[in-house]
Amino acid sequence: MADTGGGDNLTILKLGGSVITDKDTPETVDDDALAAAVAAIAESPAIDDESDEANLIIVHGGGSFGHVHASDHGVSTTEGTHDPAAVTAIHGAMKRLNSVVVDRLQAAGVAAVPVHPLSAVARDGEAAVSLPTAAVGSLRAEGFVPVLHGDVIAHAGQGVTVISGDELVTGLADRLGAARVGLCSTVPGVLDGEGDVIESITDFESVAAALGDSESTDVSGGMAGKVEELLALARPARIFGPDAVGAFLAGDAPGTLIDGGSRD
Ligand SMILES: Nc1ncnc2c1ncn2[C@@H]1O[C@H](COP(=O)(O)OP(=O)(O)OP(=O)(O)O)[C@@H](O)[C@H]1O
Ligand SMILES: C=C(C)CCOP(=O)(O)O
Repeated sequence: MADTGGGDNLTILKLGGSVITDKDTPETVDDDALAAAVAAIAESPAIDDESDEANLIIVHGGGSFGHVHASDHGVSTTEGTHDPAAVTAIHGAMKRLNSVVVDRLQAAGVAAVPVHPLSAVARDGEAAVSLPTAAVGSLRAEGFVPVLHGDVIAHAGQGVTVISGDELVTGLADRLGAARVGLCSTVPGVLDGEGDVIESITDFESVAAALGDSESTDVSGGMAGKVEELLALARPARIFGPDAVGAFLAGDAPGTLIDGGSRD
């Protein structure tokens, strides 16, 4: 069954860093996993449609690139740094991963272009994110598929902190009115205490006991952070596994539905 959340035809897809990188080896791409995701994207209706406007925005996470450097420098979504070398180490790693993702997408015929959050996104003193969308919106209108990534961003009073790909997904979905929002992670969905995929989540408390951190180095909250972020989104979203990217982009409803119901 397909699910839609209003807005136009825009789909926002996050490729989890744990999916597209080898979590055990710093700065290593998981070539097979990335190739499978890229093939699913390249063959999807979101790419192969008749509109001049791109109907897809891709965001990817940090995996063994950003998280390893962020952890080394003690930086997270809440702990900041004023060390410029930490900024370039974390941001540089994310740019290297982003350029691999963009290159592979382009090689598969997707009009992917890089968008780096450090240059435009910021948190204020209350950690509220300002996320200008003019560049992403105009790139889309011109037929490009913007590819953003978790990054470090300016944070008033803290230097820089990490912004996760999940926060970028929800920020863009809110501001651009995405019809469909999907997070591809290493698991087939959010799992309950028995290891079964939970069909739908509408509040945090009822699943909190089953939610843990990532198994890999992670500075942005693992599955618990992901679910909290998506529950606050004013539209439904899905978490699913690497095998379901094609199905999600084709309009199916794989994995776990997260719907906090907070509509405007
Ligand atoms: N209840 C749960 N259901 C599913 N996964 C869970 C659960 N609790 C903890 N996890 C862990 O959370 C991980 C997903 O979070 P993670 O932050 O690694 O996601 P990601 O978005 O794929 O990666 P990245 O943060 O690098 O982008 C899963 O691989 C799993 O190890
Ligand atoms: C660690 C960095 C810089 C990016 C974090 O993004 P995420 O993997 O989506 O949580």
